[in-house]
Amino acid sequence: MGVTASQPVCAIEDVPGKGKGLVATEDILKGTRITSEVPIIALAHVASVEQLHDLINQQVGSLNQDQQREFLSLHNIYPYTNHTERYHGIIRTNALPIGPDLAACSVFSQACRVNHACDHNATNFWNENINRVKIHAIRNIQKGEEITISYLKSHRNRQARQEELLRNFKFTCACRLCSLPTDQSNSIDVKLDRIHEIDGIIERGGVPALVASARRMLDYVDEQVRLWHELSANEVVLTRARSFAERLVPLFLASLGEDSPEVIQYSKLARDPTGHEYFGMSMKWKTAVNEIPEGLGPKDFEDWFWKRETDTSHGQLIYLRDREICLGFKDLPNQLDLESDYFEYTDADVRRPLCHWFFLGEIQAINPIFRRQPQVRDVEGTTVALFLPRDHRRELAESEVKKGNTVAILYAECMFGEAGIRIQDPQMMKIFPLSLDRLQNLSQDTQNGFRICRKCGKKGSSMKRCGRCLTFWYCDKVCQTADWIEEGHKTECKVLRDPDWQAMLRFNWDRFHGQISFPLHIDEGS
Ligand SMILES: C[S@@+](CC[C@H](N)C(=O)[O-])C[C@H]1O[C@@H](n2cnc3c(N)ncnc32)[C@H](O)[C@@H]1O
Repeated sequence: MGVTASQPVCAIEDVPGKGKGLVATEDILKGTRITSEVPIIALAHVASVEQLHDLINQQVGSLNQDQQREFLSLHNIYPYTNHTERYHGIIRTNALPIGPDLAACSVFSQACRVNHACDHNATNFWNENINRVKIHAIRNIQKGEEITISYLKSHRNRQARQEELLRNFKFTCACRLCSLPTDQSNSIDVKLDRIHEIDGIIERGGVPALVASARRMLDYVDEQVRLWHELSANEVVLTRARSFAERLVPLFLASLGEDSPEVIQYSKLARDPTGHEYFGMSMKWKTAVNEIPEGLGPKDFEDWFWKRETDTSHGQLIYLRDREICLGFKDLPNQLDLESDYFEYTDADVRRPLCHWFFLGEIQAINPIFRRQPQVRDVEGTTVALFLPRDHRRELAESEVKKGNTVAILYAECMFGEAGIRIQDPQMMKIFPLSLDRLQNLSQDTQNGFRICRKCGKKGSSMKRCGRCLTFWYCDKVCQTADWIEEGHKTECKVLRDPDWQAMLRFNWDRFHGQISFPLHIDEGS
């Protein structure tokens, strides 16, 4: 991996329908550096077209005769009426991005002969350290096969790719991917679009989202990696801390070479992940080396690694205490936000959620005049006014809107300028007849699965389970009756049997396949 070809492994040849191209003159192994060259022309960003033309004339004028001949032989898809326009056209057709942030561009005699394919077998990278563009094989390439790179800014569905290529390079791609029958192409497009969509979510969220919603972000990356694997495209694997870096080094080595800044940086991080610029911003997933599970099979290790939930009967219940899903009032999106990680606007200007979240508030006070505008206390102790929907006010039983009960609101948003939440749709709301604390404890107690007496905490030889909720165990009838009457299992039992409560605990809140509402109908797979 990451080897440099000791002699040229390719040559510039005519390629039918594409002009010239770079063709393998022998079998090339994945990871081989095919070319590495310095620019013949390099242009920085300038303020005006006049300045650009001056710069182009100056650079072309300073080329020696061989270089000028080489430059003028390059492909040009733009019409021209004078030599400056001709030079500019050649540069627009051929230039590759360079510079630390790829803001400048350069022309290369060999790299600019490489044609595009959406299922390309090589990648081009600018190495700032050695001032060269390099092309690496990302698959094994057979002798006689054309070497191709991607000209696309992002890898999207077939129509979007074709439009971008036609607009910028004036050709219609007929690569293997673009030539697939419609049904096959469509199923690939769905995955490519999802990958692109996740890119957007991660980019918009930036570092704040990575810190605040690390779990959800990891899930997004996990989903992307799985999709890439399904597409059998380039393996782009990001992992946790050291292991993340360890997994990246061979990938960068294969595609960028051992002297690339990426290989140097990630080899260093693999040795010492604390060197990362964001190290320490969140300690939520701090894992000591000795906490890494041993003896797991490859599938189980990947599940642990990516924090995938595998057991849906346990494991989901933590979400009532999970601040990424069960948001406090201060973390709720604002109903006037035009851009948010939580919402997007459809083409028809309809606001729709991008992920799942909910708000929980225990009813503290009820206004005697506006009875159905209760005040609640959220998971962080903030007092918030609720505005229940008009028709729902009549439907809600008085016993429901009662001090001490807890309101769950799906996709809650805070009102502009008010410590309040307006519930537009009654199906987004559910009231549980328990306090917030008890609900949260219930989710944990249900999860622990221990066969100990719910009342006295002892372990008996012949334990009996509550025949209604089938959740808690008792050492005998005395304990069971005491718990029912004194400790309030009567109400708790009702909640435990409520299909909405059961669904809330079973539901995988991290995976978003569309908006949900009460009553919750949760598929086993969701
Ligand atoms: C940077 S040049 C590549 C080398 C060029 N074929 C030559 O003859 O020098 C880019 C141009 O090559 C052509 N080209 C690149 N990839 C192509 C493809 N997959 N199919 C058809 N033409 C392609 C297009 O005209 C594009 O504007």
